Formats: sequence, C-alpha cells, structure tokens
Amino acid sequence: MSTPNEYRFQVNLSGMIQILSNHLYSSPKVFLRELMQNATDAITARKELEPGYQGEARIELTGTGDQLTMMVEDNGVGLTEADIHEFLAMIGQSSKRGQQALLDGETSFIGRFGIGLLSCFMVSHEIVMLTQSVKGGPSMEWRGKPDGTYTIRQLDTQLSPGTRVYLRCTPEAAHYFEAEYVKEALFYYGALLPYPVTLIHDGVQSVVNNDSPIWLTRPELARSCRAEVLSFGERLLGEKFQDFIPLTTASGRTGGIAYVLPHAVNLNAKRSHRVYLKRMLISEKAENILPDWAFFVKCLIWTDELQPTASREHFYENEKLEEVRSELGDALRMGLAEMAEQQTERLQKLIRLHALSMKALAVQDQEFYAMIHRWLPFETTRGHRELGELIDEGETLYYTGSIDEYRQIHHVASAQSMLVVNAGYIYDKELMATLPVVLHNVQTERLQPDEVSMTFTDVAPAERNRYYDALRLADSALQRFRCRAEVKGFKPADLPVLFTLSQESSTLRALEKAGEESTDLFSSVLGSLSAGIHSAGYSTLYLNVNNPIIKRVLNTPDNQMTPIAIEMLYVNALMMGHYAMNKQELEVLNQGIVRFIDWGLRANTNHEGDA
Ligand SMILES: Nc1ncnc2c1ncn2[C@@H]1O[C@H](COP(=O)(O)OP(=O)(O)OP(=O)(O)O)[C@@H](O)[C@H]1O
Repeated sequence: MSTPNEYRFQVNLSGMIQILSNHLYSSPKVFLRELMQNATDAITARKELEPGYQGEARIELTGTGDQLTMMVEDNGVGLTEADIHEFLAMIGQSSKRGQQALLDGETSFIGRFGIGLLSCFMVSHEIVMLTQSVKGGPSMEWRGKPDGTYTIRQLDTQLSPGTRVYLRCTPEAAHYFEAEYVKEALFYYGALLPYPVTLIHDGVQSVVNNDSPIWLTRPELARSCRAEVLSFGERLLGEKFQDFIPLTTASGRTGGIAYVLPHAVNLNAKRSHRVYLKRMLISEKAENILPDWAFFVKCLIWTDELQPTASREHFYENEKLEEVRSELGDALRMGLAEMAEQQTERLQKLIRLHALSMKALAVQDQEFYAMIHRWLPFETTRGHRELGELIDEGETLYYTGSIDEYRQIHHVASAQSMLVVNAGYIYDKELMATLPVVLHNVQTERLQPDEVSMTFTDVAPAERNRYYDALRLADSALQRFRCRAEVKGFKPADLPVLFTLSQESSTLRALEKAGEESTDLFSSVLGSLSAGIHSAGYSTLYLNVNNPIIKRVLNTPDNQMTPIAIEMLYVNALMMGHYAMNKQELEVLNQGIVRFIDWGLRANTNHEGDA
C-alpha cells in the first residue's frame, strides 16, 4: 500500500467574500465599522503598552469619480513584517486572541475572528495598508487583492507608529465614499469612542465625535443632564424622546440609557437596541440584551463584557448575557419604581402610552404590580377606567375571562350599573385574578355569562302562565339548537333577548363547530366526545318581558310566526355575542331573512291592492 500524499486546503477568497457579503454582513457599509474597530483595537493595544497614551483616528477622502479614495489612519500599535505574515496573510488569524482571552473569553479588543478586513473587498478591489509597528523595524506596505494574492514591501521612508488603510472605491460603492455619508457613518459607529475621530475632506478637518459626555460611563449622573441626554438620544436614534431611565449594573461594565418611546408600540414589534462594545457601535439590532417586556424603550447600551458574534449584530447567548439582561431589566424596573414613589405624573404618562408593557411586567412581578396598579387602564361597563378608581368604588371587582363573555353580558350589566371589567385582553385576566393576592383588601371574582341572569327580575307565576303557549312554541323551536327559552325582565328594555352558555354548552358548541370543519374520522372522534356532555349542554335564551317585540311574541302566540321569530331572535343573540354559527344556524338566518323580506313585500302589495 502506498503512503497517502498530504495536501493543503486552498481557499477561494473571492468565493469567501461572496459568502461574507451575502450572509454575514447586512450591507457593504459595514467595512467602515470594521476599519474603525481595527483602529480602536490598535489604539487599545498601544495603551496597554503605554498607559495614558492618547489615541486618535483620521479619515481622509480624496479624488473624485473612479479615483475616489478613503484613507483610515490610526496611531495604534501598528504591525511588524512578522505580524503581517502572521495576521494579515492568514484569513481567520487574529492578533487579538491572547491565551488568557481564549481561556476566559475576555478580551480588551473588539475583533477576534480575523476576517473583518475582508469586508473592505465589498467596496474596493484592493486594500493597501501602510504600517509602522511601535516595536520598531521598517515601515511596511501590504497590498491585498480579492483573488487572494498580496504583496509586501519595505518602505524607504520611516512612518510614525500606526497604520493607514487606503481603499479606492468600486463604481457601485461610490456612495459609501461621499463625504456627507462618511461623516454620518463615522458618527453612527463612533459617536461614543473615547478618542477623537477626525474627517478630512477638501482641506477641511472636522471632529465627528465631540467629547464623550460624563454620563456615558456613569449613567446615574444622566438625570442631572436631562436636556443633553435627550438631544443625544435624538441625534443617535433619530426620535424625539421625552423621557429616559438610566441603566446601571453592579459591575459597572455595562450601562446605558433606556429612552421611553414617545408612541405606543405593537406587542409583536421587534425590540432592537443599539449596543456599543468598548464604545464602538456593534449592533443596532440587538434584540436579546433586554428582557422581552421592555418593549416600551429604545436603549443605548455600552458594554465591555459581552461577546459579539462574527456578524456583530448579536451577542452570544451565554450566562454572562443572561446576567446582564436581568440586571438591565432590574435597573429599568427600579427606574419605574422610583417614578411610582416620587413622580407619579411622569409614571402615569408613561403607563398611558405603554400600558401593555406595564401589564406584562406586572404579571411577572407582583411587587411591581402593587406599586403601579393604580394607573393600569381597563375596559369596564363604566367606561375606560384606571384600576385605582375601580378599587376606590369599594365593590367586589367582577371580571369576564374573555372578550366574547364580556360582549354577552355588558349590555345587561351596564344597564343595571353593575361594574364588570373586561379582562379578555392580554394579561388582564391574570391581573384581575392576582389582584387580591397583591392587595389584600380587594376582592375580585370571575363572572360567567350565565351568572348575570341572577340580576334579572323574575316574572310572576300568573303572568308566566299567560305565556305558556308562546313559551311551548319557543322551546320546541329551540330544541334542535339544544337551547331553552326563559322569560325574565331585564334592562335595557331595547335588548329583546340574551343568550347565555353554560361551561358545558360552550364546550359542546366548540366541539360541534370543529366537527363541521374536520375530516370524517376526526369529526366522529369529536362526535363521541360531545355525546358525553349532551345532557348538560343546554344553553338559555332569555326573553326580556320589558321589550315591546317580546311582549308581542309572548302575547300573540302563532303556530307559524312564533317559531320563526324565536329562531331569528336566537341567531340574532348569537351574532351579538360573537358566537361562531354552525351550518344549521346559518341556514336559519338565511331562510329567516328571505321569509321576512317576502312577508314584508307581500304586506306592501296587499296594502297597495287595498288602495
Ligand atoms: N489598524 C490596524 N492596526 C494594527 N493591526 C491591524 C490593523 N488592522 C488590522 N490589523 C491586524 O490584522 C488582523 C486581521 O484584522 P481583521 O480585521 O481581519 O480581524 P480581527 O480584527 O482580528 O478580527 P475580526 O474579524 O473579529 O474583526 C488583526 O488581528 C490585526 O492583527
């Protein structure tokens, strides 16, 4: 057997660049972020060698058209010839992964994957780097091409330590090299950088990041610089905010500002925050850095302890992230608690705008619920009210468990001034159920629609006897819907009937509806399930003796008209209660409408004939 020959994998660099640009980076514009990160890391490395060293970065734009060139210069550590061979000539190799960093995942640098520089090939056909290491040696030039070839040469002149990267734009990327665009992009990525970033164009120099405000590193000071914090948020996040909550953590290695969104947000809206790693913008879409309930804020967060993924757009889901997320959540919660104690008007305003968020949080945290409960809004039979007002009424708080249940009873309940909360919306049922646990002097009780009938007035036996014939006709008309008729008096008088379902009949209706829409096999399974609850599954159609139409129906029973009128009132009550109708009920509705039109027209023709 011959010995196997050993070969080395070859990398198709242009193929890899395609993959990176299509799958890793969201847009070619990220090349500037990668260059700024490298400059920042180089300055950090130099500061480690020379504590107190003042770093800076300069970005110069020259030329026009296809000669448009960008130069990004830093006064960081630079590279020796050996460094170039080790780190620039080898994709995936990075000078930023020291032994310790590998062991504990901690590093003072942003880069770690050894691929960031390749993003420059999305906007340029060549990367030229001139560099001088602080360790000495000659100044070097490295030229890399997207086909994977590169050249290295020693320069005749000695540069001062640091690195310059030159890129000449491709025609498609010209936009990313325009001065206005570059200025905005530099601010976007580098607004918080702790060293000056200067843009030079047409002989004009401008520093794009002014001095970092003090509250950046110490968010607890932000409150005393309110106007400045708000205008900073507006410039960075493009929205006019009116309120914010500083976010601090115990370690002080992550912090930020949570700007309260000035508009209500959809529960499903993406909760993306802007995160700076070592003061450099890493992600504007970080979704996983705050708890889910924090959808009423947009945050600027800075951290030096989390690890970004290679795309930089997310952070690794690890224990550290979990810890930071929960600490930031606590800080937000504490900010709200402080408002509840000291600035109730501010909190009230916030809750009005973001009630859903507050309710989500209150469901999770009873202490918080107790603190803010007074301002939570609910829909009730007495209009939209805040919970504090409802509690002050001093009554047991009745609530329904679904919107449909509420619809069934709210006419009757509100006509009788009965206070019922519609707890059918998200979180409301849980909040009503746990309220007595949170506030011991408050009673709540879930109301079933059939319990509302208890507030009806009974009809005297003699009067009831008079309706015997009409009720018999009504019962037999409703028999096939497993419903019975009952006469009661209730308000409002213009409500002719009220339909209520017991728990069993509600299940039965749902099973039957599902059966109609399922395959034969499944519907027979559902059929056998429903057989078990048939006997108990009767619903009730309450006929309101105070209503003029019902009075007429009850007082003039008619073998032909009464059953049809009762059937129509029955389907009408189903519609009012938002029940899904089965086929049989829909047929009744259709036939009834046609019949009534027919009668109406006939009656009209007869009148005309009379005339
Ligand atoms: N401005 C610079 N100054 C000094 N060294 C640099 C500079 N830019 C790049 N390098 C060197 O080139 C290497 C490769 O850079 P590249 O941006 O591709 O990857 P990285 O920054 O190490 O990691 P990542 O892919 O996570 O950004 C770096 O590890 C660093 O050694």
